[in-house]
Amino acid sequence: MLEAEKAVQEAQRLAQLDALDRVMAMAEFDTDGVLRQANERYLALLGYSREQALGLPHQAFCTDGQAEREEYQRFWAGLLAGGSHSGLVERRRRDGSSCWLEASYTPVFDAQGRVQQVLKVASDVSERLQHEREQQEHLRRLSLVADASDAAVVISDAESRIVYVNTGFSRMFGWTPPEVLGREPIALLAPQLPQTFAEDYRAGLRAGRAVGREEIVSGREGQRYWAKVISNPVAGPDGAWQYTVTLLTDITRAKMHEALQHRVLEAMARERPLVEVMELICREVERIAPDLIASILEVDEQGLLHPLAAPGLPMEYSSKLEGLAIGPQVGSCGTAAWRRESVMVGDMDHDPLWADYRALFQPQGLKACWSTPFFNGEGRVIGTFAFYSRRKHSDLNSPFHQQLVDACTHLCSLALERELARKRIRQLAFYDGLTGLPNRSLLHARADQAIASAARNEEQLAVLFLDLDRFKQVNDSLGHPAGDALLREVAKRLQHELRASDIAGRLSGDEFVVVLPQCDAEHATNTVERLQALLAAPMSIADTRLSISASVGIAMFPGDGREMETLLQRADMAMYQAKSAERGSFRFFSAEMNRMAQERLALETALREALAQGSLCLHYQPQIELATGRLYGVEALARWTHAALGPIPPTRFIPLAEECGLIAELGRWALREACRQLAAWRAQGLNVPAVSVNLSPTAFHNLELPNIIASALERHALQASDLTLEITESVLLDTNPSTMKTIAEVQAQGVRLSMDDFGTGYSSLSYLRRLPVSELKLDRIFVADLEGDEMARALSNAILGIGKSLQLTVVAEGVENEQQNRLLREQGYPVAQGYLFSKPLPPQDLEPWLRQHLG
Ligand SMILES: Nc1nc2c(ncn2[C@@H]2O[C@@H]3COP(=O)(O)O[C@H]4[C@@H](O)[C@H](n5cnc6c(=O)[nH]c(N)nc65)O[C@@H]4COP(=O)(O)O[C@H]3[C@H]2O)c(=O)[nH]1
Repeated sequence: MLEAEKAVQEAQRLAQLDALDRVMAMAEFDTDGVLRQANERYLALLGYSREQALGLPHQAFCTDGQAEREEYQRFWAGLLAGGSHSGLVERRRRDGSSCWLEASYTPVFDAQGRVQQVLKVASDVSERLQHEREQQEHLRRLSLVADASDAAVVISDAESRIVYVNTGFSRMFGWTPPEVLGREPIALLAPQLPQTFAEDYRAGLRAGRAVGREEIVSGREGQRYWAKVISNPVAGPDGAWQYTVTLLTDITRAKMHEALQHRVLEAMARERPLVEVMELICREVERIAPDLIASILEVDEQGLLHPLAAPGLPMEYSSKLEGLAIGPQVGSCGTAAWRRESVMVGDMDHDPLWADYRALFQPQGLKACWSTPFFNGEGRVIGTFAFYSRRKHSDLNSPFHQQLVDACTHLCSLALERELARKRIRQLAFYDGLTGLPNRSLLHARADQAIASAARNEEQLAVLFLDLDRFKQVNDSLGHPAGDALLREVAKRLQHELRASDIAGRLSGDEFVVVLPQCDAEHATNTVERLQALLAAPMSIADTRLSISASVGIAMFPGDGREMETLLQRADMAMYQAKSAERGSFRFFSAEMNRMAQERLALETALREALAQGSLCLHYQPQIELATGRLYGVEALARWTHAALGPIPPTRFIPLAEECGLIAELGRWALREACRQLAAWRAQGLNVPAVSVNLSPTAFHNLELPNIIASALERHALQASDLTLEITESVLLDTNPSTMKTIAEVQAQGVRLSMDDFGTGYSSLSYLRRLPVSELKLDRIFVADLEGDEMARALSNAILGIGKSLQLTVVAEGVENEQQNRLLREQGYPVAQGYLFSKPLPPQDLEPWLRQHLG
């Protein structure tokens, strides 16, 4: 290395030492601890001149008693043994004051490795320490205040790290101070809040403002509170933001009061419907506790559950609970209502209380449920309030939840009791206490509505006035309680028979009124007849079998009046006429209607007699195989000749038989008679291949029909294939559950089914898949138009196509002329019937025809 370079390096070293010399205090002690060297800074730090300091023992710089301590002895012994020491030391200045040094003591060795001297390098940290002490003191004083507070207090530093929590905090949230020191308060207590919230919060504090809000916070075990949170920034001595003191006060109760009670009571005050109020409660609860689903059920006097609200659960869940009876093992709610106390189920999958309802709650992912019953003023359980959770839970009944439940059950019982009271008031005001039917005022109100609607839609409406015959006698002979029981039974029977849109009411005593909307005179007659028959059925009152009759007056809207008052008055007058003519009868107010009704009644009686006396008969119309001209079968058609009125067409007496309940009997008669006739012809050597009998849908209600058919066939030694039953598409409208079953059984017997009037009813043909028919009858309206109407030809062709593709025989009805016959033949129709071949004829008249054609 060049001399010049060395000189430069030396100069640099000296410059560094010089710099060190200026910033650090440095001193050299010999092995006896005597100060041998010290720089200016050292001397200045301790307040000595060089002359005063050099030669002083190290102990001279120690504070009182320091040098005598064992610790000090160890310190020097360590240095002399060759160890170094660094750390914070307190030293005494010449004027007796103390100072704090960040110092390092390093032994310097001679060539033999012995400690020759101790080098000390130090800097003065008194000021910093003083500052820190002041801060500690500041914090201590803050915490003294905080500890005295009942509320939870959190002190965090400027980095938002917790530096202190008071005992109130531990009490409320369950954490001990060491568990939370260094954590961020917002992330710890309200982890649900977004990061941006914490940033905004801090921005407020940084600006020197107190920040406050109401928030849901949770503790160590997940317990939740609604807390009022107020944070105050506290500045240090330098004026900068140093701490944040946050005060958290539990306002759960007040908040629930505000959030729940306030809104719910307001809704109730505004007369919102019960279900809406209950849904509001549930939704508020779910807002307060977002991981819960609330549900409210009503428990009626019979102990049956009725869902009122559970907006967080699918409809089908609630609807499946409808009508469920409470009991010792009916989920959480049914059991809570049964036990009259809260039921907490933390694991619905395994709890025996839910064993029977797994299929119900599992698809919803529900895991825990806590249900609490609520009561009315008399102590009856009127409902349950429940929380569901999609997590297994053992603490759904924490104090927070308990407070929620307390608030909710209170509100629920208030709302429900109010509703029940209102219902009772309505019931008393508008319903007859004895029968439960609408009283005069409600009857009038509803009737007015029905009349207004009838007027709008230009429909008719009937008002029936019913008065029980000899009611007074029942009352007098059996006593009033028996009379009451009779009236109740009458009301029950009336309600049973009426449509949902009909209105029944009790005016007074034994007077009942029925309003039938959308009803013409014929429908009114039918209804009255049914009601009279129903009331006449024997009833058991006070251990006595009674049969009661009612006289009925009928007034029609709009013919007899346009207002309820008028209609009622006229129906009443008509009732008096009925009663004075014959008890148990009915009368219309209008003479014309009376005449028609009486005629109909007379016709009905005559038909009943004709059936009973066997004065109905069957005519037969041949059905021809078009390709060969051979007989395919005959259709039996009922005929009735009234002694005075002459022949009555089936289009009149068949519907009458339907209405007055004679149709089933008529069907049975036709079946037996047709079988008898077929067998008679065969016995005469007339080989008629088969007979078709028309049966109305009502005939299939009778589950005995297959047996009736079997016995008719057997009696005349016929095969099932000798018989065809003609049914109409209206059988599809029949809602009686037996109908389809009976049809299937009849078909299984081997009896053929034919679809009559095909093409005039449903536009959907899909029913052909459901009905096991083997024959279609093309309605005669298509045949009538065949010649002139291309569309009719296309339709008859299409119907034939349908029949062929389903392998059904298609029979064309109403063939009246050659041209129609030719067209049908050309289209490929296999069978036809109509006046062209023969009118329906009585058996004796058909026989020559048969002889001629069968030959
Ligand atoms: N214009 C015209 N008409 C023809 C011709 N060929 C036959 N007809 C008539 O067409 C009707 C065919 O019977 P439906 O469609 O079953 O219609 C029947 C059937 O639905 C019903 N009916 C008749 N007898 C009975 C029965 O014993 N029981 C049931 N439930 N209904 C029956 O009464 C309806 C009417 O019977 P009917 O008056 O006997 O009328 C019969 C028959 O006389 C023709 O070439 N031209």
